[in-house]
Amino acid sequence: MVRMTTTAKATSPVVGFDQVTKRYGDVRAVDGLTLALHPGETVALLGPNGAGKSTALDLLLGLRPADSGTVRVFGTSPREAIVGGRVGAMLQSGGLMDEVTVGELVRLACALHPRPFPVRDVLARAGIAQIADRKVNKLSGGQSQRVRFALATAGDSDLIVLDEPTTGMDVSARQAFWATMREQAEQGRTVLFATHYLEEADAIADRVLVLHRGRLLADGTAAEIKAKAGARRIAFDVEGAVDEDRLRELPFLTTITISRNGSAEAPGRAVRIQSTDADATVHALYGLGLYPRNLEVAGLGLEQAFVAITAAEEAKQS
Ligand SMILES: Nc1ncnc2c1ncn2[C@@H]1O[C@H](COP(=O)(O)OP(=O)(O)OP(=O)(O)O)[C@@H](O)[C@H]1O
Repeated sequence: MVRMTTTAKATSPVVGFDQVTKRYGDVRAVDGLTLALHPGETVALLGPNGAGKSTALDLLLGLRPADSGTVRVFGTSPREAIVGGRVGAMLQSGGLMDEVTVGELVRLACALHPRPFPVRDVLARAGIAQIADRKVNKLSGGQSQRVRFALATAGDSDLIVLDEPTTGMDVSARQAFWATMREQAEQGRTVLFATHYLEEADAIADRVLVLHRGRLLADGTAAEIKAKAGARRIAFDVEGAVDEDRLRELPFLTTITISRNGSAEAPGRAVRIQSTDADATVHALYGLGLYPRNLEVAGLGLEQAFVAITAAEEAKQS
């Protein structure tokens, strides 16, 4: 595993997983997971489909028991932490009590929370004040997500857990959602969210956890994850005829795409490369006698880094 966050925090963890395993039959959905979340952190949980993200969140929320290992939330059991109102959660699925209105549901969530916020504020923050009288079963997908968000922020919880929170939200809902989450984090709350939108993780999270087959594959800031993926992007254009095979033989390539550009009279190629040693690749490129134009060398984006890290792990295991 790539472990990159080294700063020791004196405070006790908000969430502590110690060697936690959860199996479904032969599938180890969570496999010996150990991690700690600290107060005020905004943490993104990434992983390919089936990596164990939802299962890990279910264990954290006490919705399923672990087969082995311990899960502690604020130093107590998940159940105690939830009953004490310390955790607000927004899960992927889960019915919303069809026959009630949005307003009634939010009022109920506020009534059940030991430290509720005013119902009006909760509705406004989630952008659902205008649909407070609508029945929950008449909502669009994005509106249902907003209601789930309202339920997760009905009271003054210290930890907010979100499973793919912005799925189905339109662009403005998504922006409003993350602006609110930033406020929550600035007020000292810990926010943990699972997502497939890597640009959200990059923009929002100050720590990224990459899960793969129930194990923690990487743990660090988005910048650290990108750097640890160990590859860089090289992009350039070439004019005229190109020996594509020689380009493909450049050293340290992990991927290469060559596409046509230019015009019929002056054809050319746009070349995009991922390399584990960009300096050596570029050096060899000049050795081919080509004249690369618009040459750019850059680090990987979080999405490319994520793909590189998980693909490398798949290759190791197969
Ligand atoms: N109730 C269940 N019964 C049997 N297997 C399950 C159950 N829930 C999850 N699994 C399996 O456990 C593994 C982890 O699933 P999980 O839903 O935690 O992954 P995930 O990372 O949240 O995936 P996704 O990104 O697709 O939502 C998968 O192989 C899944 O098929």
